[in-house]
Amino acid sequence: MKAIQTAIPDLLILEPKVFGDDRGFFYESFNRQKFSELTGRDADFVQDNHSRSVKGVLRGLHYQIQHPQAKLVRVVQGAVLDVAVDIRKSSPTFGQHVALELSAENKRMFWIPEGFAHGFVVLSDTAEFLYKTTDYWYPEFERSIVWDDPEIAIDWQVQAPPALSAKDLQGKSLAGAELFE
Ligand SMILES: Cc1cn([C@H]2C[C@H](O)[C@@H](COP(=O)(O)OP(=O)(O)O[C@H]3O[C@@H](C)C(=O)[C@@H](O)[C@H]3O)O2)c(=O)[nH]c1=O
Repeated sequence: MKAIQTAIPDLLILEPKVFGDDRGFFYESFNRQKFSELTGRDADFVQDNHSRSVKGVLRGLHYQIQHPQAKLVRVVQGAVLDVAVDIRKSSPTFGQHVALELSAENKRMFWIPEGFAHGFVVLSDTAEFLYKTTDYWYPEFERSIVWDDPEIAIDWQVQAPPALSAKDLQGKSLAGAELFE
């Protein structure tokens, strides 16, 4: 496993070492010791999530205002554009984001600590998205920032308008959202 820096220092791309042979492949998708060496965090993950979505679905941009979750995300089928937005008001990179493709093919993982809003759009016909979180889901503390906020200005790399949940259609602008200090 190796870590690749991004434009926002706390956001890391993790690239596993993949062992291919004539049977297929093998890789360690999580190793607590290596994860800690690469990220500086002894993350205590408490929940694993798995979602499947069809092309053009956009989930996000989500965060929890209390019980913030750090997330280790990846794709095991298909491809998505994954995005994390820095919503820590005191951060020098406040309002900035990192977007990258995660796919079953590139096997990249994205480490998103607390203090970021997270979302993705599906680029392939379908995509299966897996992620570990450091805190539980608290629906009462869940918040959504609107995907197309011009202040954040994410290039989602999709032509047609994405399909959103009813909750995400009600997302707030960054300026109107409850944020982290
Ligand atoms: C997030 C979550 C949802 N659910 C349920 C609630 C609901 O009935 C159904 C679908 O929930 P949602 O519409 O919120 O799912 P979704 O839009 O996929 O929400 C997720 O989006 C990505 C981008 C994230 O970063 C995640 O943290 C999470 O917010 O699953 C749980 O039971 N546990 C959970 O942890």
